[in-house]
Amino acid sequence: MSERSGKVQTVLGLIEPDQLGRTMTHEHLTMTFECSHVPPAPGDEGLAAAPIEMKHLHWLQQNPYSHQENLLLNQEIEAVKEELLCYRKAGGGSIVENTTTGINRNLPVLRQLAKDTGVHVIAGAGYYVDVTHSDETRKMTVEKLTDIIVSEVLHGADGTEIRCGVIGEIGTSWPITESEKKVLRATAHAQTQLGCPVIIHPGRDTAAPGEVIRILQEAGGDISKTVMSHLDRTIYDRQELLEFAKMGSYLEYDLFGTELLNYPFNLRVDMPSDSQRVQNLVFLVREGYEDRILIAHDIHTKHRLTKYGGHGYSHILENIVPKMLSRGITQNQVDKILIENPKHWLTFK
Ligand SMILES: CCC(=O)NCCS(=O)(=O)O
Repeated sequence: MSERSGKVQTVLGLIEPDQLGRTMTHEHLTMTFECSHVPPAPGDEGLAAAPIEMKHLHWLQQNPYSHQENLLLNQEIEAVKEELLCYRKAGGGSIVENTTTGINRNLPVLRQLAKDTGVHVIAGAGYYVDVTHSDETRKMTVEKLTDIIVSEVLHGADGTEIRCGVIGEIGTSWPITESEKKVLRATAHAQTQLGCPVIIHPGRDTAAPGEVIRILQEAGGDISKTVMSHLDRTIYDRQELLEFAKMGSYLEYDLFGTELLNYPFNLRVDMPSDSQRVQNLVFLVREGYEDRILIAHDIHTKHRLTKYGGHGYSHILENIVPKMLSRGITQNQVDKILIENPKHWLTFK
């Protein structure tokens, strides 16, 4: 049995699972998202280059990936610190910080934020999507990738002694690339060695989550300890959702606060509203999946911070929980989704 067994690993060290409290399982506190820049529509170049101002807020909310500066969340450490203090006041306890190699993980900043705010921060090991893989990463064998991921959990990442407490978000595209498949296999092998939680960013296709789970399963991964993120924009048909749910992973709705008419990464997608997300939670609870649901905001751009007129990290606690209760989800079920499920997922075997 390792020293991590039965514990949760934060950027400040091991804690007891009961110390976590209410937990957002998919957020970012510092990262860059230039890899996903979307060129502005013809005529919008001026807006895309303008400083972020109130009068442009609606445009920014509808075109968040077409504004280069908006993609630099790493410039907002002070604002994020203020938000985390508000999150604590709103009853939040912990945040899983999903930034992995490729989108500028910064572990010293995460540790400082945890120290300054008292919020438990759990950092992510591994690699984001293929477009961010370096040539060196692409050439690595599954064994080498496994060793790196294991080392990020056991010894620390990015040349620091700060240890990751989950593997992910592991990035996958659609179709899944060869380099991503190697990272998925390495993730499963590392999980087998460590008994740790895993979290996946699926490609933007209904078939993507199931395909990822099959690859992890074949490589020996523990699907019951794996989270499938971004279901909001990936599986919309209820029957397909139930088929996927049967595969046994955690089911994460993590884009709360995002209300976007045209989803630029897949224009066929109708991004749900928060009300529709809550309807999906009600559906899954009624179908018996209350032990598998996780929720979060996945803040990854500036405009979603309250400093820029966004909803911030406390939106779920302040606005979504009352809505869940008003739609028939019980307080006990809310506590499962925000406290018990994250706790079980994050505890090392
Ligand atoms: C790094 C943050 C991230 O990948 N968020 C998911 C965005 S989306 O794929 O759901 O648009």
